[in-house]
Amino acid sequence: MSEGLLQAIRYERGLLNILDQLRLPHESVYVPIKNTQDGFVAIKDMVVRGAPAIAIVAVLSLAIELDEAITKNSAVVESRDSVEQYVKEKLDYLVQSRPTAVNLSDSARKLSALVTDTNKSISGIDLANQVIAAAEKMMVDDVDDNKAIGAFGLEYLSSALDVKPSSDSPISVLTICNTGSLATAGYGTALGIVRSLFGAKVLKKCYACETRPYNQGSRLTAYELVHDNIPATLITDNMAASLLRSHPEIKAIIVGADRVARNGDTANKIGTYQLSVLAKHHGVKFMVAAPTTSIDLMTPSGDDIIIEERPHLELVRASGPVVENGKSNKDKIATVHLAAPGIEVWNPAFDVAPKDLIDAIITERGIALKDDSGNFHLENFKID
Ligand SMILES: CSC[C@H]1O[C@H](OP(=O)(O)O)[C@H](O)[C@@H]1O
Repeated sequence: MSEGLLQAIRYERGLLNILDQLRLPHESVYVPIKNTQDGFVAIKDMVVRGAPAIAIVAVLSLAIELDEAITKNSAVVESRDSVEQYVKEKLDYLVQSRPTAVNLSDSARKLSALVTDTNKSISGIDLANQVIAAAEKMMVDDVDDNKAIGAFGLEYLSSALDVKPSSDSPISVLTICNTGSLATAGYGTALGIVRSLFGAKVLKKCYACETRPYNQGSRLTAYELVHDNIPATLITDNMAASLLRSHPEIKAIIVGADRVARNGDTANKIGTYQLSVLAKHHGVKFMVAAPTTSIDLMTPSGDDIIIEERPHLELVRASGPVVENGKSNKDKIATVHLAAPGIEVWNPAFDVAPKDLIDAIITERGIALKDDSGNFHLENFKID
């Protein structure tokens, strides 16, 4: 592969298209998002997923509506107050699409503060333009933040493991879910660190967990790794312990985050908690890669994080192209039932890795480490 940059979100003023991640890796199809309702459904149905990408699609879907209101000079932009009311209603609606990732409510909080705080004498159109500009900036900032996370992750591992760029003994890492270009505006968080390790020639191989039941690892992370020609191997989630035991060159497990509580407990894709336990047992570094938009100082610990439960059909069914004569036929998609009919199912989308099992939280503002008492001080990183 390797042609061009992967882009989950394509935006220019008045136009928003997102890559349909339900169809990856078999088809690369962009679908239009014309309003906040389209944005809400795309997020809920996981056409777009990944904590930062969800937030960006949500605010850009609002930007699309505001742009249309300006173009048509509709009642929405009649006055500053009408825009304030409209924006707040739409944000309240959008944040209900998925509960666990805090990036979405963080973006909503910032846009809500913008419309509340803006000068009372501003026109409706000017305020709508300010909201659009703020939403657009969130998308641009996300890519810069991810590159900074990549650089800090490289710095942390280089010093913690004493590996030098272009090292003779490069390291391997393990990751879960998809935290790359597809989960963000570009480059990625945990997968951004993998990209930076690869770029600095300190990466031997990235192992990727399949990440049942939605298979973000086998469908999306594998797609990105192949796209970028990064040496990689896919495993099923239940192979992780065996892999760490048999592959001592794996020195770190790097994961993303949907919400980092004030104390450092981190909600991430289901399966992350067991990896943090394994990391401790095998003496490998366990790193969380998260923009500061994923830090939630209002949530004291992981016990206070609401974990999204997804429909049981996502676990018992799988869809994909039919294989004919050994080849996938993407024009023929079939859904198969995997489990015994009638079985009860538990399908939490996330779990919480406790702070005690986390070595470092890598943000765009630097590397958060624990003090001698085992406490992260994330308030030093979250400044807005
Ligand atoms: C770049 S962090 C993305 C974060 O979002 C994922 O969840 P989902 O695919 O359900 O949206 C996962 O927990 C990742 O670490």
